[in-house]
Amino acid sequence: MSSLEEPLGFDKLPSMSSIDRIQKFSSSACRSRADDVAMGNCWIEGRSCSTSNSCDEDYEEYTREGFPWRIHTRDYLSQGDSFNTRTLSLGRNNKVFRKSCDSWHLPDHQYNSKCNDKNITHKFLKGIPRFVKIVEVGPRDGLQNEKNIVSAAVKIELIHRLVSSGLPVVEATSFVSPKWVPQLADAKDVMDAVHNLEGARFPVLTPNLKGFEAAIAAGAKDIAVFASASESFSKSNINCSIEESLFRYRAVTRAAKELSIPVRGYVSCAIGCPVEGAIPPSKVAYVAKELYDMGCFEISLGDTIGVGTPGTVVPMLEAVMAVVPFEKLSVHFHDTYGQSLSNILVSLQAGIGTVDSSIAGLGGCPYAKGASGNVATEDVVYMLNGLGVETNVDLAKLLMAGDFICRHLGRPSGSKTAIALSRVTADASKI
Ligand SMILES: CC(C)(COP(=O)([O-])OP(=O)([O-])OC[C@H]1O[C@@H](n2cnc3c(N)ncnc32)[C@H](O)[C@@H]1OP(=O)([O-])[O-])[C@@H](O)C(=O)NCCC(=O)NCCSC(=O)C[C@@](C)(O)CC(=O)[O-]
Repeated sequence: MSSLEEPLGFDKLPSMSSIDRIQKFSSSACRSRADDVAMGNCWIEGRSCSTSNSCDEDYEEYTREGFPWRIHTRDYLSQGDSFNTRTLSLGRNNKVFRKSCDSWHLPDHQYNSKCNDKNITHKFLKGIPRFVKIVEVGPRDGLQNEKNIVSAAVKIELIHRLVSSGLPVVEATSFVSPKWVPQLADAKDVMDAVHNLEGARFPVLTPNLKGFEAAIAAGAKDIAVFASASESFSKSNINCSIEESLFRYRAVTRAAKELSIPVRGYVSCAIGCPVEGAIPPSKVAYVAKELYDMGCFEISLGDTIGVGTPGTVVPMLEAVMAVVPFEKLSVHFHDTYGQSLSNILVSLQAGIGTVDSSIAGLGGCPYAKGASGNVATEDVVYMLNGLGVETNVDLAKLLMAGDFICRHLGRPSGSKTAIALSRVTADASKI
């Protein structure tokens, strides 16, 4: 077996050459400096486009500064380097990459007059933040629906791997009733083991004060409350009405404030409900504002059953953004109809800078019939890398984390990126 046949087997660390290939291929080298990442709010303003330079010059300058491999790629392409001709799929995709990276290097928010509206890139990419904070929900949302109990040791190992890939936020577990979600009955053990890990934050779901107190006792330093824009879903998920849930969450956020614990708020069924069907954007906006007003620092808008398309996501965002500042919003898409990445793209275009995702596309809600997995973190990182958006996440390490949990669950990854890159590596090994 050649060294290239192993890397995406990921039991071991891949050889350097393989990591290098994945990085070249995926532009995971487009990572921000660690000090660019402020945990609570990772919004990074766009670099202004110098009026004295052409866009091309800006591209060159920016590339030289931060993304040397792209110049490398350009050299490869122009010189017809053997790396490209031998590894056909890599070469082909590098061209695609180069194109998107070239385009992206026109500074985003503040293009100069030379990068004018005639420029299609400008037109479509101008609102996209330069840095996106990814909130990894795999250990919680990803696993909560698994029928076979995953041991705490596996969950803890997964969290370690996710953190080491550079993810700034890893939702670790839920302090909910074990009768309702048996898979997360080990919340205390998981939290005990991870709460002091450095490099990431570990929010946990708390449906009431009982859950809040248990979370704090286990060492949680961040929590999340989860309301719904659908009455029916609220009832089936947390056994109370929307108003009752908001009443409970006011008590939780008050208690959290006293301990200076940041609270994230979720709005589930932000597009559709398995029982009620389409949910009006005004209802989503109402619940989002209530959560924001009670002190949630960030509101995650969840398409719980994954029915949204850009056509429904944009009006929903518009309604919410009228009442909650857009920089306080996150989007949380399930991929039931394969719409997640396009939904994320329009959300980014609307200026949203935080995206929830789940390793290997794991996920689904036990109380939302038909809900499939979340958008895969690997696919989100791949797309953001292609856009030149920084995430601070190392795609190669992320792939290893995905492979670890998929092997444990005994099923293939739900990430198309993970599948494609494992093929690329396998193909390369035959050359
Ligand atoms: C909210 C409750 C507890 C109400 O459940 P309930 O049955 O109405 O609660 P209760 O107050 O009557 O208590 C019943 C029992 O639960 C216990 N209990 C009560 N609270 C807790 C707690 N915090 N932790 C542990 N135990 C708890 C309580 O002590 C009692 O125990 P018993 O006396 O029978 O032995 C229940 O409905 C529940 O736990 N629901 C959670 C369901 C859940 O986690 N769903 C998945 C979340 S995913 C989601 O919401 C969507 C999201 C966020 O991912 C975004 C998206 O995808 O869109």
